Amino acid sequence: MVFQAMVELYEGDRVLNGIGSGVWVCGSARTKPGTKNYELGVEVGAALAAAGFAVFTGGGPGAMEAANKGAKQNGGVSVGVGIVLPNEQQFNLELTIKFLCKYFFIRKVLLTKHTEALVVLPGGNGSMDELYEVLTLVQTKTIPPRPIVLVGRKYWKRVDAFSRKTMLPNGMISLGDPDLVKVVNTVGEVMDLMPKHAAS
Ligand SMILES: C/C(=C\CNc1ncnc2c1ncn2[C@@H]1O[C@H](COP(=O)(O)O)[C@@H](O)[C@H]1O)CO
Repeated sequence: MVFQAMVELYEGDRVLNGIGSGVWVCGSARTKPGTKNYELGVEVGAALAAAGFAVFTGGGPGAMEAANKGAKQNGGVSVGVGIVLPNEQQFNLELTIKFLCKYFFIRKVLLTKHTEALVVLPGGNGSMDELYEVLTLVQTKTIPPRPIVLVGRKYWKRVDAFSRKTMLPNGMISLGDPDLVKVVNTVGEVMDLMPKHAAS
């Protein structure tokens, strides 16, 4: 397993190197086309592509497909770092670059290494895992600071409140930590928080 994981990391890194500035968009694999959240994902992907960012996702269905679709439709680079899952579609049809992983942890390393911001659309456990993976790395200064943006105030407000009203007063996180995550409502607000150098 150790050798296989090393090969996967090496191969993935080779495929993803040189893509340029990238943003990782995650969100529910269950988000259905035609829903408000799917349209939000398409708009986020399109706006990121218009600003010169490659849009990286887990390459699967739902919010991942939506963000990839927006990027591809807008002539952008649409990257899927997929995962082998039992009985699940491995790649959506909106990708211009793809790499398939066997190991979740390698996939998270690759997505983190090759992007410079994380945008989280409404999602479940997988999205929470990815949010807290990146947040913990930033909080512990293991990686440089990067924008971490939760899209959808109504959906995410309790996550934000848990950090501010439970973790902080109980001394589980430090004073500035809740502000490492921004909660927004619109695509414009997402873009305002992105790094400014993508197109240059
Ligand atoms: C459950 C369904 C599909 C599962 N297929 C997935 N394919 C690729 N990536 C996935 C999948 N499920 C979860 N992920 C990863 O977690 C995030 C979404 O998890 P959530 O629990 O749905 O929020 C996502 O960003 C992926 O990286 C239905 O067809």
